[in-house]
Amino acid sequence: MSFADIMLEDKQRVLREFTEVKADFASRGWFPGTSGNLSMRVGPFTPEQFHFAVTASGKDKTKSTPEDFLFVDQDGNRSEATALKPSAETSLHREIYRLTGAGAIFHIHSVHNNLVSELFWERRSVRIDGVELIKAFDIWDEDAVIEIPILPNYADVPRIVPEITANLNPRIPGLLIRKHGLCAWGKDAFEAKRHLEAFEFLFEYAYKWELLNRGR
Ligand SMILES: CSC[C@@H](O)[C@@H](O)C(=O)COP(=O)(O)O
Ligand SMILES: [Zn+2]
Repeated sequence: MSFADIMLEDKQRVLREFTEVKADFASRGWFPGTSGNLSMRVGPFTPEQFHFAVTASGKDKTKSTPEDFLFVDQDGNRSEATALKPSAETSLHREIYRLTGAGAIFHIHSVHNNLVSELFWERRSVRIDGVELIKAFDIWDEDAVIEIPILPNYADVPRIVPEITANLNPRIPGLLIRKHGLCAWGKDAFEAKRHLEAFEFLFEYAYKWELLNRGR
């Protein structure tokens, strides 16, 4: 389906939800130094064809302006004419949508997500064992253990894409990029936000647990 054929109400709903999530994350200090980017899909999805709204690159995401978002397609091309530049990390969002069919993807840099990505870099994952908040990912097993993948960070962002293709775990709606940040996703903005908040809680827990137990 072409972008013009997607219902105006759907595009407006996406922009409304987008604006709310962005303001909420900004109030928590989750966009330090213009870092972070958000995207939300709109209209029908096939892995070969989809559209999503994404934050414009390099903006101060704590501010709300008419130039915060633009729509792009599965190849990262603008869906409609605009001078805005999509996030420098749009290729990561594209690949996650292609692989998962998610409805929203949120990327933030935090001190805890950066710390655990380095602390557990050798095992290439953060292991979380039996913590209640794992249920936020719809994993209900007794004493569930999950591994959140850690991917290498490259200045040339498209080089990270094959790492996503190779390491994304369909059970785990998020991944870390080493000393960079977290990407978390869900079927819609509500779910993606729940996942992102749970990851951030679990990273703080994993970091503090490791410190408490080191040298014991
Ligand atoms: C300003 S440091 C952060 C950037 O390098 C990048 O990682 C980031 O998250 C934001 O990039 P952006 O192009 O604004 O979406
Ligand atoms: Zn980033």
